[in-house]
Amino acid sequence: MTSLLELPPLLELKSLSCGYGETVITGQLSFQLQAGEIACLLGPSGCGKTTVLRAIAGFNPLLSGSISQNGQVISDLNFTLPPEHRGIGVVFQDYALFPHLNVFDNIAFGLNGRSSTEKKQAVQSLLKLVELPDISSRYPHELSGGQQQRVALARALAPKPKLLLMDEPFSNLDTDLRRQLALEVRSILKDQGIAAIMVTHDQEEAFAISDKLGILANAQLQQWGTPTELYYQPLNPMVAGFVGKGELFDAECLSETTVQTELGKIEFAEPFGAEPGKQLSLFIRPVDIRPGLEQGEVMARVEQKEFLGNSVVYQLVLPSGRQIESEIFEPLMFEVGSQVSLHVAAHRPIAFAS
Ligand SMILES: Nc1ncnc2c1ncn2[C@@H]1O[C@H](COP(=O)(O)OP(=O)(O)OP(=O)(O)O)[C@@H](O)[C@H]1O
Repeated sequence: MTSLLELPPLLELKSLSCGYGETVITGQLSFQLQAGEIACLLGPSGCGKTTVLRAIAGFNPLLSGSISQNGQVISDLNFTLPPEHRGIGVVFQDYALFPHLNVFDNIAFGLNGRSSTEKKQAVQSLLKLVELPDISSRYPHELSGGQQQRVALARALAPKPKLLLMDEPFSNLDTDLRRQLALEVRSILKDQGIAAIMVTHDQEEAFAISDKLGILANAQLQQWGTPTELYYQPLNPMVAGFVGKGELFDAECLSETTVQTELGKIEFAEPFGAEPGKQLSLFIRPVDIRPGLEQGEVMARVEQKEFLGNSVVYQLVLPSGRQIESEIFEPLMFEVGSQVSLHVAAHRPIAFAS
């Protein structure tokens, strides 16, 4: 008997390079997506996220490598299965609803071959799913951005794809609505057992929606893993910086658990395999730097403070003149111009060879 673990992944990219003409945009990309899994590709503008998505959808040819679906190659150098035979749904940034069709006809567009009763039932249940039951006769220009996005999602889900590709689907919406829709879309996809890859610039949105996250930068997939793996065990400073704010600090190992930095001595809870004398770069996040009122090994001057409601962000100047940021989530108030000590919360170090 074949166990589930032996099934091939829903989607597998092997050493994929894609681009335009001779120009390579991304090289040697490899990752797997299992059925029902939701992934995000995150990276700076122009790094090739859309290009990869288009290659998966079958709109762009490959320069090398392969894409397989359930163990069958659907794209390689010699073969491209046409997009309409891949069973992959696509949602674009600009929703791409047909302006001359009402909501019903937009959603029913992909349901060719069904009877009108079946179409009616399918559209009604999709509109219910995206929580817009009463708008089937409206036209796209009569809908808000959030409503248009839900209709675009319903249209992409209508043919029951096993995989949905979403290219910055929420980028035209304001921050609150974006987060809310990202969570709603996640729950719809999970309920329906549909896997998805979403392209975004927005790290918070990526964390909210994804089981797996890929960081694309400098034409390479820098890391592929769960959001927690990328946040706590980034493979390089670029990944660390992409999944949350932070800065690199030179550090000298004093023992297996202690390092000396410009912020003072930091004692980590667990040994992290560094030998005394070794030089490292530590990535430290503003949320891990805590100012205090008592005298400390290193004192910093409060240059600026910004009250953000949930947190307070301080700009602090170190004795070297370097400016760093500290973010705390308690109503602790330090005055601009005052001297504060520094405490680094040191659960686990994010350390790179320097
Ligand atoms: N049709 C095309 N022909 C030639 N070059 C293209 C084409 N489309 C995109 N490019 C180039 O490929 C690179 C990657 O573009 P792509 O749209 O994939 O990036 P992206 O990461 O999705 O960017 P953004 O986040 O800004 O949407 C860019 O340098 C872009 O100028």
